[in-house]
Amino acid sequence: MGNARNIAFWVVLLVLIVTLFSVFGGGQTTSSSRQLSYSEFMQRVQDGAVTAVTLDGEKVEVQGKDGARYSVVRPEGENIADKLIASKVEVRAVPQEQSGFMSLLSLWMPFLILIGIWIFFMNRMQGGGRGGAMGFGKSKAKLLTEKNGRVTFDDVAGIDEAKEELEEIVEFLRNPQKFSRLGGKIPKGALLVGPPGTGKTLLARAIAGEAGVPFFTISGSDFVEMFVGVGASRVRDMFEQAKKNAPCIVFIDEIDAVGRARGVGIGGGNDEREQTLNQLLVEMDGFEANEGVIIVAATNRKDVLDPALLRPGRFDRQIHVPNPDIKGREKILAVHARKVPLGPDVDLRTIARGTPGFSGADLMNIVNEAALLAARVGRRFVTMDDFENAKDKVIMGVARRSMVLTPAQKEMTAYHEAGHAIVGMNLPKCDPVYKATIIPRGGALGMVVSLPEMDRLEFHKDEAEQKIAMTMAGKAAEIIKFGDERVSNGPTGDIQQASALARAMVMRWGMSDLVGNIDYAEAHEGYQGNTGGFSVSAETKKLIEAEVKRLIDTGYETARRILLEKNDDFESLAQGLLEYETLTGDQIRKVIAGEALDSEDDNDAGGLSSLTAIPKTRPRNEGGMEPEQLA
Ligand SMILES: Nc1ncnc2c1ncn2[C@@H]1O[C@H](COP(=O)(O)OP(=O)(O)OP(=O)(O)O)[C@@H](O)[C@H]1O
Ligand SMILES: [Zn+2]
Repeated sequence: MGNARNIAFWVVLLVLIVTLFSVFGGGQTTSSSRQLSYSEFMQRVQDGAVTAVTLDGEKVEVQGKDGARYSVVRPEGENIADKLIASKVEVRAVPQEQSGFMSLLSLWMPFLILIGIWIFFMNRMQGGGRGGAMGFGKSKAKLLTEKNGRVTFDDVAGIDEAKEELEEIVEFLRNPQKFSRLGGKIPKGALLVGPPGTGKTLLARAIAGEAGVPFFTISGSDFVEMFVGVGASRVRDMFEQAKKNAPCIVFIDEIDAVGRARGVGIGGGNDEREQTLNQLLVEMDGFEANEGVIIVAATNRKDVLDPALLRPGRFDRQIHVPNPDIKGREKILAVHARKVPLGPDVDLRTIARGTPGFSGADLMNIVNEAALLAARVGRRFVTMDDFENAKDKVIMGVARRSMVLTPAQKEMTAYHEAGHAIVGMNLPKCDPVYKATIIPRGGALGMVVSLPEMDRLEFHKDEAEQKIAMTMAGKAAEIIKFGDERVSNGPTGDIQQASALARAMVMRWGMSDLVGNIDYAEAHEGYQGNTGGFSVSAETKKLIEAEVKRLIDTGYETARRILLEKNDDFESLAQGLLEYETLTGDQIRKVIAGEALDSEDDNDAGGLSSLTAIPKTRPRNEGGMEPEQLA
């Protein structure tokens, strides 16, 4: 029996009990006081021992002179009101319909409210807020959301290997019989692994679209509930529904929410989640591959998944969906630019070259933003400038022009950002500075963005060290210019970034000789929810801490040395930022060299001001292979 049916059963039972109570018990509810016979009562009325009487339908509530209260059952048809009035007894009559209604209502109100709350929660639980809200009482909820609108492999660009691997699943769904006759090993599940926004959902939809089968989606987090048993029953329901709709694709997004390794993690095991995961494993084993249901799941943390999920017969196909390379980016831009009229100066290859590390979702955002920018000025086509501005908006977030900084804050920010930029430009392994700005964006008062020249597939020790130096340069700059006492909390984010990088170097990448080539990150409590089952000795912890600190201190010293050596450049750039607010890499070089910025440069710098909407699609990954922004 489904869990929902269970709850419905209890609700019905409750309703029954309350009804019985009101029918049979209702008469007694007010008669806890004494009851008199009618003749006794009339005797008292005549004796003048009664002060007031309340007539409530058949019931007669009496208040005696001595303060006593009792009730009387009125004989049918007897008009006692007249008699009472004749005896000068005060009579209060309770209007009948209302009394019935009101008492019924008051009796029911708490239950109605309870049931209401119940239904509300059931809905939230079943629907998971994803539009699949279930009707209360229907045990077979609409758990899976069907996505309509055909997507095909043509809509997915730049991840050709992944598409090729999925071709087989499409083949199978198109013609299951033929496939098994030929003895093909039919996949049950495929796991798409890759960073956010790389088109995993899109790819899964395209499989369905290519094969012409329904596409259902659910998120891993929909299974994770605070109530024990709910998640497991949802898994059962999901498979039941999927089988009914076979052949079909079921897409489980963020499967790591439910599929984390069992028995480990923050605070030990989580019974409910483990129960849900067990159910998922059981169901995956339980259905036959030829039933025509393919489960496609997506994650960006394969490392935290329970190994049992990856065993043969479950998600045994794993398909890597990486961020696109330059060719892939160009193709993705082309896919999204299909619906956008492009100006003659637009060269998608150039945009692709300038967007290393961007995901498919970022690129889609750039095209959309560019189209919006063009529309805003009433142009019929999108120009290269629109793309440039859209890119800035996607990288840097929205300019918060309305935020007013005091001149002192502005100055502090200018020197801080100048520090990042100068140090970055003087360290050979740092990515080229793309832009520096002191216009507040997102949560930051200013920002320096650097972009790698080419796609970066790996990350070296010297690069990491120099990046730490560039990151710490903001603080070094504040101290050099304004003194240790005046340093602000501006470097908070910088310190976080530098620490994360230094920790990764020491604990994961084996870049500290003293700590050695050992992965301690896995043992680090809470790291990706996996404790790895071993603990780190106190000495090693000390050593790790010391090494992390050494890396950051060294970086800071490097930054400080460079800023003191290049103090003139540092000053000129800070002043330049105060004057122009936003400078591109080229403009920064000009400002430092004391050259004037021409009018085109001015426009370019000002172009950022036209940005307003909010893009936030850039979760960064640890490798630091993305455009770097330093606040
Ligand atoms: N390879 C691609 N080709 C074309 N468009 C893409 C591609 N990758 C991403 N996009 C665009 O970005 C949007 C978001 O991508 P999608 O939701 O599929 O990413 P995802 O990998 O599932 O992300 P997440 O892990 O955050 O759920 C898509 O709707 C699509 O428009
Ligand atoms: Zn900073």
